[in-house]
Amino acid sequence: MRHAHPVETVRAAEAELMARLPEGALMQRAAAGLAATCARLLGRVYGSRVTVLVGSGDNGGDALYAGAALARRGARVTAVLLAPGKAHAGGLAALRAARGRVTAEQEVGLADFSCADLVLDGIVGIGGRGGLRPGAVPYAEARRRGVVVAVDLPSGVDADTGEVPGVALRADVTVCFGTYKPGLLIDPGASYAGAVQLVDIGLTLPQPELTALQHADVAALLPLPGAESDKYRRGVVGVAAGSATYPGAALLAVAGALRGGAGAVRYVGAAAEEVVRRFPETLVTEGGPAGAGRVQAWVVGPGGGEGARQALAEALASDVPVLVDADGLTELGRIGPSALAGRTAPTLLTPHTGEAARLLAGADGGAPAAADDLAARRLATARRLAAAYRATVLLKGSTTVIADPGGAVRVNPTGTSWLATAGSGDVLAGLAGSLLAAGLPPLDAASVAAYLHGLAGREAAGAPGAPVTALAVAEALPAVWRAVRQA
Ligand SMILES: NC(=O)C1=CN([C@@H]2O[C@H](COP(=O)(O)OP(=O)(O)OC[C@H]3O[C@@H](n4cnc5c(N)ncnc54)[C@H](O)[C@@H]3O)[C@@H](O)[C@H]2O)[C@@H](O)CC1
Ligand SMILES: [K+]
Repeated sequence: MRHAHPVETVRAAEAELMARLPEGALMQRAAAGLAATCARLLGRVYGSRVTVLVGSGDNGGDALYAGAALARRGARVTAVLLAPGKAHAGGLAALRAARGRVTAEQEVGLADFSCADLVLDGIVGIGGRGGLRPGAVPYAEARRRGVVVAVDLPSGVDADTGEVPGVALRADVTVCFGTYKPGLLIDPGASYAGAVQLVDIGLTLPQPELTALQHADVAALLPLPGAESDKYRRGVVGVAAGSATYPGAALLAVAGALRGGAGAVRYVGAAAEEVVRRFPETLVTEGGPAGAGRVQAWVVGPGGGEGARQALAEALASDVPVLVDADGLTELGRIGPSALAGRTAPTLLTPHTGEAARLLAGADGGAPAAADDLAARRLATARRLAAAYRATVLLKGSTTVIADPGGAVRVNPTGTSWLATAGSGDVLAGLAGSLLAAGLPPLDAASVAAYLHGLAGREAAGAPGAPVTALAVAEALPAVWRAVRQA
């Protein structure tokens, strides 16, 4: 599992460790790890051209010491000081002692930047506020031929949120110290980080609030049938989806649910005939959730059309976990958090940013926020919704973020932009509902579903990638289950 900690926690852990170590030892550890990665990326260090962009803080110090280490191995290193007079004194002395070049002239710096084999971005790290300052912006816009390595964090990305409030410097690789920062895992920041490598500098950190699953974590959470299992013990997931207007949503939600690990899928709604024709293994009932047989979780809302309001009310009145998606979310936004007040079992909401805007308006009153603004602040948005509705929230998007009302957050590392296709959310809803019915708590059900769905999207798109259909994503799910279990 990848762990991320906010800046405040990192600073406290650094202070605690620094108090026990000789002065500067921590920075030396960070710089040594950074230099080792740069050497690997360069392949041949001797004779290579390295440009170090240096800001006014310790982030620049790390970069300067790493530059000095590369210079000692024969690299031709130039440090470009963006805040001359404020660059880390020890790092600067080390670089000069290693015969590195130093300049504060932008013209020279930009020329060097463009022809370097490797650029170290030490402009700003966890102490950064706002986007790049004007003197640094030309580097973000300049042509480059070499690899850009961000020190701890791409400069201009907010460490705690992944927000990019102005211009940021795009990296190919980010070498981060001690722990991941949330901004390295959440878009838009994550998209500036490239491949992220963690250097252990010996920090003692508390349990993280923010995590990202990896194959082994997902494999450990997948519900597997035992020798004693029957379909009821494995869980029955109820799907109240689709309508006369949108029968396809019913098929796609059922397709996802059938591949999610529950023992059976019970469909209720107007598309029963189509569902049985396509998936004869489905149990179907006319009417709504209230009149259906016992299930261990409900999925309500995909393509629900006119029937969504009634189906939502009936599902929410049950004592089993309920996943609310699509039209169900629109109805929920109309009522607001009071609709969930009497629930005794967990609720999982799976909005995209447009639906999130409506849900927030339902909670706070007032006009919905612009979906683009919410996408740029996805961590804050998911957390706000989870707190307002006292429900687990899976906020879909370029990085899917899952927030529990208790504060825990998971960030989904899989996915592909090919998944932005009609019906893909219906498959995800069915899949996550199936995992809920199989007994996973909502944070696990949502994050495992997002993970598998993302992998299935990649599998269906293939390499180098081609458009996918939502049904193809559902059909790829068994293959990605196997891949995750084999890893
Ligand atoms: N504290 C420690 O023991 C360690 C710190 N490390 C490094 O130190 C970094 C944190 O160092 P600092 O606290 O000095 O902070 P930074 O170096 O991240 O930046 C702070 C400085 O940048 C300026 N600044 C803020 N926003 C800016 C912006 N948008 N554009 C340009 N300048 C801006 C501030 O005025 C301040 O002078 C970490 O990211 C990491 O790279 C590592 O060496 C590991 C050990
Ligand atoms: K940086």
